[in-house]
Amino acid sequence: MSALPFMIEMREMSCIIVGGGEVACRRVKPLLETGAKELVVVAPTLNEELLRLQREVGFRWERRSAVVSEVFLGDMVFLCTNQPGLHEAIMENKAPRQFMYLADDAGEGDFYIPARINDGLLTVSVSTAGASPSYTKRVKKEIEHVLPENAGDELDFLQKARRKVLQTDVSNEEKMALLKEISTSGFLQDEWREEKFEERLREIRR
Ligand SMILES: C[C@@]1(CC(=O)O)C2=NC(=C\c3[nH]c(c(CCC(=O)O)c3CC(=O)O)Cc3[nH]c(c(CC(=O)O)c3CCC(=O)O)/C=C3\N/C(=C\2)[C@@H](CCC(=O)O)[C@]3(C)CC(=O)O)/[C@H]1CCC(=O)O
Ligand SMILES: NC(=O)c1ccc[n+]([C@@H]2O[C@H](COP(=O)([O-])OP(=O)(O)OC[C@H]3O[C@@H](n4cnc5c(N)ncnc54)[C@H](O)[C@@H]3O)[C@@H](O)[C@H]2O)c1
Repeated sequence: MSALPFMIEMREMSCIIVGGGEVACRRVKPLLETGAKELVVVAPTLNEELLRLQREVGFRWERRSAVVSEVFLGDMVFLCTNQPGLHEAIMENKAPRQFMYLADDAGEGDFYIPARINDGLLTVSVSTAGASPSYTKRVKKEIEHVLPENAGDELDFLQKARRKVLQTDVSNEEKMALLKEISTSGFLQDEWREEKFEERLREIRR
């Protein structure tokens, strides 16, 4: 295994998707959700779902076929057509520091896509390095069952609380102890957690 998992901030990323079928559509959806800076789809046709997304959410569609001599300049290029020879040729024209994704042979591209579970600020991703996407899907379902039920809500609370704790003028040990305490399920499930937290904050400030 030579791939490192990391989270990438999409705000400043310009993305080009080549192809308009099912795999292209699976790549476009999260890019729209994360608000990539620019999203261009180059394809002679779009499947029904992509047509709907283009109408309802919006992205630029260059309605044409990509050709082998083509050089794309986006930060991320997703090659998702059913033409492996075209992908190979476009890969040869890769710009410096550009990330290229290859749908038909993900291991040969610069990155591949894990399965994802999202609940607000919580993200879990699962990958088997392409060994078995079906197995990935199964493991994802199993993980979904063991995650905290209200992770999204709990993390909204913890994010705000953590900022307050870090701004408080007390020792690092006291800050760490409080951060640990408020992240426990017992603390988070207490209906008076906001009040309890403010009280604990006052205590350590004394
Ligand atoms: C996780 C998920 C995310 C997503 O796509 O959003 C995902 N595939 C999903 C489902 C799925 N894909 C396929 C099946 C059919 C059964 C089977 O093959 O098992 C099913 C199952 C189904 O649909 O039920 C077919 C398939 N997939 C790839 C190839 C090409 C190849 O192997 O080279 C082929 C054969 C193409 C052909 O027929 O020619 C390749 C990749 N698929 C990946 C991700 C990347 C590695 C993930 C990992 O590391 O495990 C990787 C390597 C590349 C990438 O795309 O980055 C999503 C889970 C859905 C969910 O989240 O619920
Ligand atoms: N990574 C994965 O998860 C995964 C899963 C299934 C399949 N695949 C592979 O991905 C590829 C695409 O699969 P699909 O199901 O989306 O296929 P598809 O047949 O649904 O779509 C192919 C798309 O490519 C477009 N296209 C063809 N020639 C083009 C060109 N010159 N320029 C621009 N667009 C062009 C077509 O218009 C169409 O929209 C296949 O090669 C398949 O092996 C990958």
